[in-house]
Amino acid sequence: MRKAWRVADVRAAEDALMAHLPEGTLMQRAAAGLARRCALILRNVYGAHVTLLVGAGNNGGDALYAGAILANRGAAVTAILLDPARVHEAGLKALKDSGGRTAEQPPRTVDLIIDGIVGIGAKGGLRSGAAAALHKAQGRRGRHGQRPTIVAVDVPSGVDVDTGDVPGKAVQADVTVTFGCLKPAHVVGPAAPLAGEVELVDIGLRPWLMADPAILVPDRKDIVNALPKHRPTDEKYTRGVVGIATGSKTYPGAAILSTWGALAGPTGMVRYAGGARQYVVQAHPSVVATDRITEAGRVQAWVVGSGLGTDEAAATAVRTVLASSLPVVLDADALNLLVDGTMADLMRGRSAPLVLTPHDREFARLAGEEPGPDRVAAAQRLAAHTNAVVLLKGDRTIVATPSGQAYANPTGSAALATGGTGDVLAGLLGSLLAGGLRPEVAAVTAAYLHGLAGREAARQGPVSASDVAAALRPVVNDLRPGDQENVVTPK
Ligand SMILES: NC(=O)C1=CN([C@@H]2O[C@H](COP(=O)(O)OP(=O)(O)OC[C@H]3O[C@@H](n4cnc5c(N)ncnc54)[C@H](OP(=O)(O)O)[C@@H]3O)[C@@H](O)[C@H]2O)[C@@H](O)CC1
Ligand SMILES: [K+]
Repeated sequence: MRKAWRVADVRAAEDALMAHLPEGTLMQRAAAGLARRCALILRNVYGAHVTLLVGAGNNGGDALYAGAILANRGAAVTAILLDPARVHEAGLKALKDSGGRTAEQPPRTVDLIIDGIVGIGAKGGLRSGAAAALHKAQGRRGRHGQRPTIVAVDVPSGVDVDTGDVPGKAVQADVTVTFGCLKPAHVVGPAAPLAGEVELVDIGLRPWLMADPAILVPDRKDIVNALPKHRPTDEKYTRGVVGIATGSKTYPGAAILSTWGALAGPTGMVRYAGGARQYVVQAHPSVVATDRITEAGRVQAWVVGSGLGTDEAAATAVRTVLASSLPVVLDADALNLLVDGTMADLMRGRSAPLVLTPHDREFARLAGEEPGPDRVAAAQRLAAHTNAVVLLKGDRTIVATPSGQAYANPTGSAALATGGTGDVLAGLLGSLLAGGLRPEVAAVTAAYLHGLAGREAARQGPVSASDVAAALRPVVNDLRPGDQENVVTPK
């Protein structure tokens, strides 16, 4: 897992590390890493035109020192000082000593913009002077007529570093070079896509980060490790049998999509219980279907939700699975049935895993308030309140546990912002739970795979939920360890 730390923890680590180092060492390490990445982007540093947007703090200092390194290699470096009375003096001297200059306006030619406006000291969106300078620099063109590349120092300026919120104007970076560790703004909220590609420069901070990370971010290896390995002795119940109670005669699509999602998982069998049984079997002949949950036969996890409606029969379905000792996913309509609080005791009293998968509107109904600017904290509050793992959908889906652990999914895709994709996700999540994964691991794994499937589907053009469901199976197979083979090595 990759890890992101909050600003207060970064500052504490920085203080502890700096006490052991000569003054300015950390900034030199940061600037060296920043300049290295800028040089890679420029390819030919000699003769390149670099504009620095320099704020009053150490973020501006990083930009000035990196500018000095690039100027020493022959770049024409111009610094726009946003607050000339409060500039990092040593950094400015280094730039000037290397042949860089200051100006009030960006020069005519700009190949690269280094955003050193503000870093972890940020408060609120970009201030007007900074926004105006950015706008002008962005309007320039590079030596070959191209749009300038924007490299953000530590974070794209204007974002809320601890929450990933974007409260006003902010920089949209192509690349963000960050130092010591990731911060929440790189991985959650609307800030995350503004960072572009994130490069983490090692400045020796990591051993000094004593606090627990605020957010964990799974990578491919984590997902490969999480997916159950099939053994030759497996049968359907060792692989996991999942029960799906979604959709209805009126909304058969939800049932088809969620069973499709479940079939793409590592499950040994999918059972369906509900009004859309005929449609489901037609679409997926391997699914064993009945009308009611109580008639479904043995399953090892339940998915209840979308397209079920909110009538008495739907409420009975939710009550039945909540009263069981099986892992349960509640999605869509099932979440709306929780709003009146009549099932709160059933929910909180469970010892088997429960995963809730709200989007923002469902979240607001459940929690009584919108997720707001701090989506991680909001998901953590709801998880603690409901004693459930909460998967809060979004461009960077968040998974929070009742004990306060938070994960951010890195594979988000705009392609998934389309009706029915949530049904696919819920089905997949159910099959992972039935396969025995811990609920937070199942939720993180499902979000990751679902995101990849969305991206894969989007390569073919506009995406529907069926495209995502169809893309899911090959995505899962690609990450799931293959069947064991008997290898005979010739003597
Ligand atoms: N930690 C580490 O390990 C290391 C940290 N390093 C670097 O130091 C950076 C932190 O530096 P920092 O503490 O000096 O704060 P910083 O981010 O420059 O901001 C303060 C200035 O910004 C201003 N300002 C505030 N909000 C604003 C807005 N919305 N729009 C515009 N301006 C705004 C604010 O103005 P004020 O509120 O005072 O009026 C003040 O002048 C860190 O991100 C990294 O780059 C590396 O060198 C080495 C390792
Ligand atoms: K910045």
